[in-house]
Amino acid sequence: MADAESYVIGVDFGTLSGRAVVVRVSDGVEIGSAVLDYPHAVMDTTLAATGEALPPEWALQVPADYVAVLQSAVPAAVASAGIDPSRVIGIGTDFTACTMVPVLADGTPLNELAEYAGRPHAYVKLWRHHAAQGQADRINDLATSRGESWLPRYGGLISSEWEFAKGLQLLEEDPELYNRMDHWVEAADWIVWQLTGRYLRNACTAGYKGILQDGEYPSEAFLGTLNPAFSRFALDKVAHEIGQLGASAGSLSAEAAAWTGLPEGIHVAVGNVDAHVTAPAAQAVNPGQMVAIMGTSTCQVMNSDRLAEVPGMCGVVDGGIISGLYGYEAGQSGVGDIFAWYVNNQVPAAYVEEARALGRSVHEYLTELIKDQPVGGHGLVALDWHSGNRSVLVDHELSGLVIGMTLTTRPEEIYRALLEATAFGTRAIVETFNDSHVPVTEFIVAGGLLKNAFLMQIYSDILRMPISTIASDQGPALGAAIHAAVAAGAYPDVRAAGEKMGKLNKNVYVPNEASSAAYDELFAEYTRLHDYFGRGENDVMHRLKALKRRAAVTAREALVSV
Ligand SMILES: Nc1ncnc2c1ncn2[C@@H]1O[C@H](COP(=O)(O)OP(=O)(O)O)[C@@H](O)[C@H]1O
Ligand SMILES: O=C(CO)[C@H](O)[C@H](O)COP(=O)(O)O
Repeated sequence: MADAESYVIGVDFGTLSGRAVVVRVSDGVEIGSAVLDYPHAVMDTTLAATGEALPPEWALQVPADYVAVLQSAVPAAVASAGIDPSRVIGIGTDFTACTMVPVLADGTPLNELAEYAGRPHAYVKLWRHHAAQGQADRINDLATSRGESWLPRYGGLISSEWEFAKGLQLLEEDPELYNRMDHWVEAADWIVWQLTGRYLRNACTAGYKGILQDGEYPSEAFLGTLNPAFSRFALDKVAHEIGQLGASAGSLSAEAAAWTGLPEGIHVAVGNVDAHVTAPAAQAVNPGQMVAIMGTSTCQVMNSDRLAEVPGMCGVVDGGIISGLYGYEAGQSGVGDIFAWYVNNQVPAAYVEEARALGRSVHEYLTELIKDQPVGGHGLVALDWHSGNRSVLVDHELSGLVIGMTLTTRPEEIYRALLEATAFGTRAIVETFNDSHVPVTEFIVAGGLLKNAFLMQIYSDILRMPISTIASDQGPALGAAIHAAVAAGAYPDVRAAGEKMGKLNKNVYVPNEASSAAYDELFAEYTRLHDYFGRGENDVMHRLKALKRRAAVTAREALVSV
């Protein structure tokens, strides 16, 4: 049967895998999908090429793994959709961020040069590479003392996860590689470069992660004061032509057409970030609609017609989510990652066996065991900082904490305390926006954690807000597909495409007043601990991380001397 429909492909490059989805342009129906787990996953303990131990807080990836997604997941998604590839009119991508690739002028990643394959700094620094906190602290101290005009646009603090802190770490720890690198490229743009053969820098990461505000990067004088060899970092390594969100970055090259099985010459959308593409996919692009993309981490994005300083936010960028509005971003560096750490490291074998026998995941089993306990019944409160704190403290030297454990505390109780802690972290962010006159009027959830209904109810109770949910399991990939449809000219802009192709279920979870009242008491305890450990009263977490780094150096030196 002849198929008159047009399709677009959205590819979501997540932390551990890349997912491709085939989407119908007329109404956003998802026709087929496929996933590839990155062969090298995340290298956060050892470098795969050498087996060398990596220092604490490192997180690297291999760029060839991203190309493997194009070669494998895209054709598999098209095959599963059963469509004729010639009906595909565009492809869009989204990526984790700030995830940085050091490359030569032609886009070759430094780790692909044989002489650098054993050098950790030649690899992709994943968003959750947190080893540049020292550099971030220096950027923040200097920017504060000089009164840099861009600092308030980042809530007063630049994160160690962003482009400048990571770039300065590269310079100071491996200057040879820094000098060899021609471009310091967001993976979001590198993948589009692989698809089109052309490097274009997307307006989203350039603004949020690359300190591009009102057309300017931090000055040579500022950067040179941080380190004289860093003065031309923005000009030489970062600055590049900017592409707007939803625009076409170019056409699919012959090489990429052969990888993907898609027609050569179709439109490729300008790169974008996993969180930001999801707002139109959830039909949530109006002022006050906060979208939380909850997966391994959580990223909160929201539009506003007001420009305001929100302490500890990740950033505000004019048109950073959708053109015509100020896009705000905040985030929590560890959410699903914390639950995964707990499940993988702290749960007794008997629980794992019981979950297996019941045909449940350990997450589901723990949730089932604890979901009927009254609020506060575990006597615990936790801090959700196992991967540091991105908002509102912007400090990756902070670490996790559970308080209230006794000899009768059960594993499922700690699991629940961790679920709750991430919701308290979200409430701290929402309250900061409200206090900064950028009110959060609606809360919408997308991402893999939607699958846990109990977790969603906890969020509704703790936030005291109804929770609406995206009606797609693949929110970011759908968002990337929406951008592809706009780039291909099927819709005039991202808002119009989102209205037709996005999907939202309104007010799926509503707060329970009795639970909310009990959670208010726990939130007061969370806030006390948050400020005590996070705002300088007790710097024990910083001291412990410093000790850990010293011990790692001692261990490496002992190894070398053997
Ligand atoms: N039932 C569950 N309850 C809570 N968390 C879960 C559950 N199942 C999986 N997770 C967590 O979900 C996370 C994966 O989310 P996902 O959105 O798929 O990933 P990503 O953020 O990389 O896109 C993992 O960190 C895992 O710990
Ligand atoms: O910082 C972000 C976007 O700016 C995201 O949190 C980061 O990209 C990781 O996303 P995920 O946890 O969904 O893999």
